[in-house]
Amino acid sequence: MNEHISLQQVTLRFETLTVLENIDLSLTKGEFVVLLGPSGCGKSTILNLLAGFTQPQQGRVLCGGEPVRQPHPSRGMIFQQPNLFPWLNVLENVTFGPRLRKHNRAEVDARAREWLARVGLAGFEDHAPWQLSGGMKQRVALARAWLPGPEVLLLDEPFGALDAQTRMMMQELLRAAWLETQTTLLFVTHDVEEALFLADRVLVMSARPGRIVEDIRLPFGRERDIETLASEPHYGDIKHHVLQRVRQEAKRHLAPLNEGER
Ligand SMILES: Nc1ncnc2c1ncn2[C@@H]1O[C@H](COP(=O)(O)OP(=O)(O)OP(=O)(O)O)[C@@H](O)[C@H]1O
Repeated sequence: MNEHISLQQVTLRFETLTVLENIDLSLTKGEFVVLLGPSGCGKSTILNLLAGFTQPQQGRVLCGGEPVRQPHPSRGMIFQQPNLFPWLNVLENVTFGPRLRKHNRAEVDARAREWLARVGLAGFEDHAPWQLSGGMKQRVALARAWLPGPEVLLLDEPFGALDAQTRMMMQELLRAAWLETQTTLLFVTHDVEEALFLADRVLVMSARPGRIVEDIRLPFGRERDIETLASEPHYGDIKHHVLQRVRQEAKRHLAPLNEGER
């Protein structure tokens, strides 16, 4: 198998709290995988491991067959908050990393303008972050993440704070960029419909300690229309199944709390 990134028998603890226990997970090159699971099951922790922000106590974290030991521009990350520098304009925010690494300024600026146009922000290069809406700021974050040409993008609920309309537009934009670049994407969300529109494959995690309890390859094909996807054969059944599975795990997670409340 053409494995690109993986966790192999990974266990991660924060002091006495075991977050992940002997977890296995792998993505092939160019695959778009969405990770769903109850709050606190370790989804962000998995992204942090693959980004190289955290190291496991046991097991291996691999990218391209090599151990992941530290962050690298070839593995980008996008968070729920766009985290733009307020004192820099849009273009400067997007080009900040490559400029820090002393890449050719004119070349980086030209590519940044291309990415800004692709995410619908042509003409906003000189704007300050405070002049942008939440969706526009997140578009800047997308352009910034894609500029260095990452092999892997790790996305932690990137559209979670956006309104429904903006969210749909961002989902379409992300899929278009992915189809064009064939980047390997691991995307965390709580939204099952978002997962079904975006992913090749949906992974459902158990409550903590997190492991993968469902691995579902979606049959919807690469060309998807967000407005008609729900009428695809099997959409309803798959949505029902995934929702049920996620709820089951969330209930397991909350059970001790309910008992404690009695
Ligand atoms: N640096 C840290 N130190 C101690 N505990 C941590 C740390 N980071 C995460 N945790 C704990 O690890 C567990 C998993 O956290 P994580 O953020 O990975 O969950 P998640 O599945 O992404 O949750 P959510 O869906 O709510 O964002 C949580 O119980 C959290 O409190």
